[in-house]
Amino acid sequence: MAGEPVNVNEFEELARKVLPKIYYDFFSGGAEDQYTLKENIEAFRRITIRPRILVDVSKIDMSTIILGHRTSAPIIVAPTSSHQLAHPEGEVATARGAAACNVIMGVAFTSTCTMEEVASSCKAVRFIQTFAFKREITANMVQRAERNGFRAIILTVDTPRLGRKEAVIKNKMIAPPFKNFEGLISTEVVSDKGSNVEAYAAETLDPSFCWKDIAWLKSITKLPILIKGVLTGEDATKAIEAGVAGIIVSNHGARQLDYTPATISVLDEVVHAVQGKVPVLFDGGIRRGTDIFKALALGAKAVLIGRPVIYGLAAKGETGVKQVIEMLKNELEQTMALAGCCTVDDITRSHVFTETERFLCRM
Ligand SMILES: Cc1cc2nc3c(=O)[nH]c(=O)nc-3n(C[C@H](O)[C@H](O)[C@H](O)COP(=O)(O)O)c2cc1C
Ligand SMILES: CC(C)CC(=O)C(=O)O
Repeated sequence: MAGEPVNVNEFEELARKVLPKIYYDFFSGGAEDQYTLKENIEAFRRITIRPRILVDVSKIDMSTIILGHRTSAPIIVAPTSSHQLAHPEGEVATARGAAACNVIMGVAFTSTCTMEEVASSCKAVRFIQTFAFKREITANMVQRAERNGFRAIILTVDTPRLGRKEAVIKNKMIAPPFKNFEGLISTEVVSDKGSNVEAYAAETLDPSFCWKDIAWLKSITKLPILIKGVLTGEDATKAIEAGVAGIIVSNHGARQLDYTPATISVLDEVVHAVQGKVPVLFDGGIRRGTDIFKALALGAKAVLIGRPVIYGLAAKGETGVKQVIEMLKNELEQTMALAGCCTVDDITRSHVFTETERFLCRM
């Protein structure tokens, strides 16, 4: 690639060049056969856009409100772990990039900077992401999130145990110290199996955590809870019954259960089950502004961006994060103008044509 990157896929190329192979494999990889990893991207290609013509598009407003927070665009930085493996400034640089673009920053509890370091680094609206950890870890996280001005808890529920990322296993990758666990567990967890990421998971996760335990989490915090990892209408209904403030349709960037469907292909089902009762957010495979447009048309309130942000961070630190988010914003703005949508609320279900609809047309 010659010159500056012109899209987020070119940022991936830059990241691949600067990162040690073992870290690039960790960031880019998915579980087992990586069927879902490919599908998350491919399924977007099978959805087409139905534009409307002769609309006054001289002004485009991408701003939106997510859990009461106004942001410049329906984009959230997905919580992803280990940012210092991409860049020495880690999550602090990512959060500053998000703040510069006025989008929400999702901070993983398995970050390499502490929650406190990220909180004091910038004014980004921040959500903290947690797994179904053992209760003492969750209680500690909640107290620190509230003390440090985090605005919501993202509870990731697709990880009762770790997915098998075979490249990570083969490379015997050693996880960086996850500093948020300091004082809670040994941050020097080692494993004779080679990769200590699994040893971390075994020491921290509570695989018995289930629907009733959401009531416990709600009882120890006033923060709204977003449930991340919903892939079916049935679970969306249960999540609403459990009292969550929002749902994130996600397959963990295809890093947990392989052969789950592409997230964009189940968004319709989840949105239908939710019936507007809580906001539905979406992640998995967003690489273009057109992808964001498609997710919004299918009913997402906003999208979370995972790997592209990490690639921006690896390539150029805070500036790279900012450039990746700005690129996606510019592409969304362009898509809205060419599709005849002046605001995000103008983007409707009838602005896209899905694979199922194409199939039904042929019958
Ligand atoms: C390197 C990496 C680390 C991740 N770490 C976490 C994590 O700690 N917690 C979590 O809920 N999701 C994690 N995810 C999943 C993301 O939050 C998100 O669901 C996914 O990356 C979206 O897909 P995309 O990368 O195609 O945008 C991780 C994803 C990647 C690529
Ligand atoms: C430390 C890991 C559990 C982070 C994660 O969720 C992932 O790598 O997909």
